[in-house]
Amino acid sequence: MKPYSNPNLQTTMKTLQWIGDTSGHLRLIDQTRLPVEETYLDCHTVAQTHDAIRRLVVRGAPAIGIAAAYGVCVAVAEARREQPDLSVADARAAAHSAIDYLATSRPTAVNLFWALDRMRGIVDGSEDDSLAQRLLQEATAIHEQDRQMCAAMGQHGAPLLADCRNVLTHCNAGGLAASELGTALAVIYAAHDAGTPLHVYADETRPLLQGARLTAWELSRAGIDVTVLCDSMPACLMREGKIDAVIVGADRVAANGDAANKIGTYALAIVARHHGVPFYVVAPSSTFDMQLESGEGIPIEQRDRQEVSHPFGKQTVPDDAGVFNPAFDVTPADLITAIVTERGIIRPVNTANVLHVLANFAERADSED
Ligand SMILES: CSC[C@@H](O)[C@@H](O)C(=O)COP(=O)(O)O
Repeated sequence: MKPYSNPNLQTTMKTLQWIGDTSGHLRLIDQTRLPVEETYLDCHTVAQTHDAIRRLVVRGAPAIGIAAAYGVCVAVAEARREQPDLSVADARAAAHSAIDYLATSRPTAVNLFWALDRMRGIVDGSEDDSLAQRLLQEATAIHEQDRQMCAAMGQHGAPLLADCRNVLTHCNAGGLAASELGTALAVIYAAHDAGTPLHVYADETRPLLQGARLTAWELSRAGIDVTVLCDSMPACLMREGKIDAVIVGADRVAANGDAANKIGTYALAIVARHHGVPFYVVAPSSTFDMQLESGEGIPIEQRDRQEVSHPFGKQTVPDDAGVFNPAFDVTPADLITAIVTERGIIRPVNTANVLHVLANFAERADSED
């Protein structure tokens, strides 16, 4: 993959790191503290890892999957610390129970379950004392494959933005949400690197402000012009003809292309359609749930009322008022102009084309072997 000319893009985003050998731990940039503080949280136990995912210390579909994979390694290291002569059977039991536990951390991003299934395959296939080593190898491979998928999505998607100057994104689908470059932001980085002078509008993304806090932080440090706007403002910008494309990530894409992403994405897609603005979703194959025919079956996480009633510790809603706080919504495939994957571009978005693009790559990979 062609290296980016901007060194910040590849070298400084330390979203997730494994520290040490099989007895080591997971280090996460603490996304709840950005952009004010750049601090790191070390997870030495599976409970800490579960809590980090649930509290959004680490968030974004691919990053959740990678964190969960490392979380299984954390669990085996933790069990060994507690019982130095841990048997193979006990190590396998600790890994299995960690997999089941981590699967309860967040329900929507399918990457979590995809990564945990891969880890389960390693546990089930390991009968000897190489288990910890093999689990760490698998988690590292998931991490590395995500890096490659992000880079490939960037390259596939960049031509879509070649004639754009102002693009709008929602939530954070960048290196903080994945291994390195991210999904939607990988396309922006690649287009920028190819010489497209992009200006990015970042929705603030209520209630937790992933756009204002994270996307604006990430793009600024990469040297890309970014303007933050409230979630209620894109319609007026589009009406004025100031947005050339909307580009977002996804947490789960059904077989027909319906895509769950951060709450507010669906409304954005409707406004984009109304104004004739192309609406792109960028998602790796690990975000596709081919078991689901349509987005109707996607489980939508409902989060705590406090996130809306007391944002960042300040009460803004009376105690007696109810609060509605779904973390995601589903954008129907017919509102999506194209889905960019690491395997190519799905356009128009329908079941046949999803299957074709995802399968095509497998055929190419097979014939290259
Ligand atoms: C590259 S990730 C795309 C999505 O995961 C992202 O847009 C999103 O909705 C993340 O939600 P979050 O609740 O912050 O985990």
